[in-house]
Formats: sequence, C-alpha cells, structure tokens
Amino acid sequence: MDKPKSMIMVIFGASGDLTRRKLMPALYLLYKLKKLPVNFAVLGVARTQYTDEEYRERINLQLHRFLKAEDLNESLIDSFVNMLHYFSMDPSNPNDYLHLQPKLLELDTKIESGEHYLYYLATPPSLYGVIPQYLKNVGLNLDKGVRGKKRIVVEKPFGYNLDSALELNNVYYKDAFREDQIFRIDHYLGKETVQNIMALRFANSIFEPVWNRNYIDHIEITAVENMGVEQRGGYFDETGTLRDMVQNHLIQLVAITAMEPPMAFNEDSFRDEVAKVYQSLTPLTEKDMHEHIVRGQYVASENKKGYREEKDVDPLSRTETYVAMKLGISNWRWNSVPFYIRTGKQMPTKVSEIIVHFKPTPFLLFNCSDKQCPTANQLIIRILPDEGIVLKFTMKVPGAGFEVKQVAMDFSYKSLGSLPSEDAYVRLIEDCMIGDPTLFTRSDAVEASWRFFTPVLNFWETHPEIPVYGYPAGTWGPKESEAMMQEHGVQWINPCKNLTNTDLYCEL
Ligand SMILES: NC(=O)C1=CN([C@@H]2O[C@H](COP(=O)(O)OP(=O)(O)OC[C@H]3O[C@@H](n4cnc5c(N)ncnc54)[C@H](OP(=O)(O)O)[C@@H]3O)[C@@H](O)[C@H]2O)C=CC1
Ligand SMILES: O=C1O[C@H](COP(=O)(O)O)[C@@H](O)[C@H](O)[C@H]1O
Repeated sequence: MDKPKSMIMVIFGASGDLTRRKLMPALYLLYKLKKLPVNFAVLGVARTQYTDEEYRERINLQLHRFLKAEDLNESLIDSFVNMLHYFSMDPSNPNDYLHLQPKLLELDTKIESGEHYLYYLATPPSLYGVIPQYLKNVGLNLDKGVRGKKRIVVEKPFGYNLDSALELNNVYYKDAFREDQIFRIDHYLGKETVQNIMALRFANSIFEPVWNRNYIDHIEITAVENMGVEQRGGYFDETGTLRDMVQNHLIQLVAITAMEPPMAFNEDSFRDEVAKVYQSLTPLTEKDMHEHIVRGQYVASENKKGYREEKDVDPLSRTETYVAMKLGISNWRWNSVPFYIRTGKQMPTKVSEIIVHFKPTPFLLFNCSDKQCPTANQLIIRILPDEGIVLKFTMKVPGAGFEVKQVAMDFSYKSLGSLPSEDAYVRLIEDCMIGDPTLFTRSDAVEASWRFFTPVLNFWETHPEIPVYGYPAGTWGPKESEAMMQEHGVQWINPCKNLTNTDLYCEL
C-alpha cells in the first residue's frame, strides 16, 4: 500500500484533549519523518471559535508542551502549523455540514488534494453515529475517482453497549461507508511492544510449544495509571473504566496473548484470529459477576482528590475508576487457564504489562535461598514504561550446598539504543493514510467484545447493591481484588516487586 500524494485530514473534536495531546504531536512527527502526503492539510473542526491563526498558535504552544525536547524543531513546527486550518461548526447540527462542504472544496482547490479526505472522529462518543450520517447527507462520504478516497477513523469506545455498537455498525456506518473505509482505532495495537508480542510468540519456536493450558497456570494483565481523570471528568463519568479501558485495550491484550497463529500477517488473517478469541470468551454467569469482578472508585487520600471531587463528576457518582476481573477462554488451548486483568486510575504507578505464569515444577528437589522458595517461571512482557521482556527462572546459588533462587533474564528495548516510539498514534495514523486496516478493530470483533461485556454493564445497572469499593488514591485498588485471586491460590504481582532487573526501572 502506497502513501497517497495528497490528502485533507478533517479532525472532528479539534479543540479537545486527544487532538492536542496525541493527534497533533503524531502528525508533527510524521511530518518530521517526511511521511505525510506531499499535499497535505488538516481541517480542525469543533464548536469553539478560532481563526486559522489562533488555532495554529494554540497548537504551536501545545506541541511545545507535549513533544519531547529532542523532537522540537522551531522551523519545522512553523511550517507544520501552516498546514493547519480551522472551521467552527457544531458536528451534531446537520445544517452545519452544508457549510463544511464548500469549506473543504476551497481547501481542496488550494492544496489539490483531489478530494481525498480522512475524517477523524475525536469527539465525545455520543457523536460517532451522527457524524457519518451527516457527512453522507452532503455527499462527503463518496469516493471521487481513483484518488479521491474517503476514510473515517473512529475513536474508542465504539458504542456504549452491544445494541449501540450493532446500531453504529449496521445503521450509521454501513449506510455511509464500506467496512474497508472504516478504521476503528484502539491505540494499544499501535504500541510497538504490543506488536512485539506477536513476534515473540510467532517468530520464536521455543515459546509456542509451552503456550497453552498444559504449561501455563494463569495469565495476569495490568494496565494502570497514576493519574486521575484530569480534565475528562464529564466524559469519564458517563463512560467508566469498563468501557474506557477494559472493553477495548485490555481485551486486545488478551487477544494478542491468546490468539492462534494467523495464517499470514495481513488484515484478514490477523483480525480473524483476534475475533475468534473474543468469540471464545467464556460467558460470565451472575455468580461469576459477583465473585470474579471487582470494581472500585478512588477516594481522597493525602494530597490527592477523590474521584467524586473531580471537575464535571457527579458528587454521588458510582462510576468505576478501577476494574479487576477473571476471564476464561473456552477453547482447546486455554480451557481452565484463568486470565486476570486489572486497570485503574490513581494507582501507585503507571505501568502496562502481561505476566505469563507457568506451572510450577511438580516437586522441588532443592533448598530455597533466604527462605524464598522460587515460584514458577514467569515471562513478563512490559508494554510501558521501560519496555522489555523478562524471563524469571531458578538457578543454583553458587557455593556449597544446593540452594536455589529465582533470577531474571531480560531484554530491554534500551539495549537496542532506541526506545520504541512512545506514541502509537504515529504508527496508526500512518496506517490510516496508506489504508492498511490490519491494526484496527473489525466490526465482528467489536461486537463480540460487547457481547461479552454488555451483560456485566446490565448486571451492575440492575443490581445497585453490587459494591463499588472505595480505594485511597495512590494505592493498588480494593483489597477485594486480591481475594478474587486467592481462590486460585495466586496474587497480583505489583510491578515494583517483580522486576529485579535495574534497567526495568520502577517508579515506586
Ligand atoms: N484524551 C485521550 O487521551 C483519549 C481519548 N480517546 C477518545 O477520544 C474521544 C475524544 O476524547 P477527548 O479529546 O479526551 O475529549 P474532549 O472532551 O477533550 O474533546 C471533545 C471534542 O469534541 C468537541 N465537541 C463537538 N461537539 C461536542 C459536543 N456536543 N459535546 C462535547 N464536545 C463536543 C469538543 O470541542 P467543542 O466543545 O469546541 O465543540 C472537543 O474538541 C473520546 O471518544 C475518547 O474516548 C481515546 C484515547 C485516548
Ligand atoms: O484510551 C485511553 O487510554 C489511556 C491510557 O493509555 P496509555 O497508552 O497511556 O496506557 C487512558 O488514560 C484513557 O483514560 C483512555 O481513554
């Protein structure tokens, strides 16, 4: 797939957090890498009023705030922001699209884009349905000749539950765009370290034979953050952690860890295997929902605000900022292997990692050093920060006697001399531009994921007695999530404890 020569990227939600923190820095980096189309312009769209000049100044300031110092280059930033244009409109008002169309044509004439438009929906999810419909009303969904392709990128969460996801897929999108024009973005798939899980599994012969229920005891997936909801209280209070993180990012990590080898690394084979994992998730019974899901909400502690004190959050909110749960996958490879996943805001540190816990040896022949008996082998895949992989195994303590202890063998991305790009958006925006949907979520996968999680949302809604446990901001979440794992005789490994390698730095 080739990079197009010309394109206009229309960002709905151009005054928002995602645009300033992720999209603009990613576009600037693509520009710096000379990966943008030669004739390129951005049309930022939102209700706030800005002139082109004001918008450029604003983005200029934000690039200085969000880019790393080594990426800042004043003259490049100046020429980059000159490609930005702004149009104030209300995306929920169909009449405003009558003005968007001539605005786009005007820009089109200026940069000769051949009406090749990439729409990016970075608005509140409540607008994800109407925008494609209103674009269609004015013909802005239609391809024009060979060059004038139209594509639409939609942020997560795609839908609010199964019904709304089905409606989005089958009514709003299918009516206006073909599946190959739709890019449902989940930025976890754009992370180098997540893609590397596939290389680890499918480009090495030593892991795959043991990657199954015969050798693996359980799998633990953590993606936690040490910040609260910041300026996104309004969005978050309606959304909650299950929709914001679990239904998309965490379940993607489950899929990449659990999937069968795709026939090839292409859009169909890879996404077929992801969808199969989602379809194989063992449906949760009410008992499971009681016993195997823990939700929490951070409360004030020391100098940190509680969730209910955050801006735009209902002071009586029961929205969860933490979820831990146990999942099962009903297939030959994974039957009876628990997957424990957890995510939360206001935790002690920011870390995303997968720990594959292998089964212990059937019998320990040796004494343990310092009374610390080695546990089973663990493979730790650190997604962020300090990206790397650690294999923990047991060795003899040198000297007399026969004591053993656990040590770590590690690979750190630092050792390659360059860290993977922190920003998955660089990779994913480039993929949208060239039209490669491999790393984007397909409609059947999104639906299968919602099919699994919607009963949980319904259960919470119809059972107000199910607790939302408070946890002090800055801690590892409700103690009930520990209890959930004890049933299997295991416990969460909090990152600072398990990384013995000093390269894999821990903030605590
Ligand atoms: N922020 C992040 O880190 C991430 C965000 N996302 C997703 O991106 C999407 C946008 O998130 P984010 O940028 O944080 O949200 P913000 O609230 O910061 O921005 C929303 C944007 O939509 C515009 N908008 C247009 N119409 C409306 C409306 N009717 N109500 C409210 N806003 C409107 C707002 O501008 P104006 O008021 O000027 O119209 C603003 O530009 C969400 O779906 C989120 O899940 C995904 C991953 C990460
Ligand atoms: O999509 C989202 O992801 C971020 C966390 O992403 P990460 O790459 O920094 O791990 C989360 O903060 C946000 O709430 C959510 O919308």
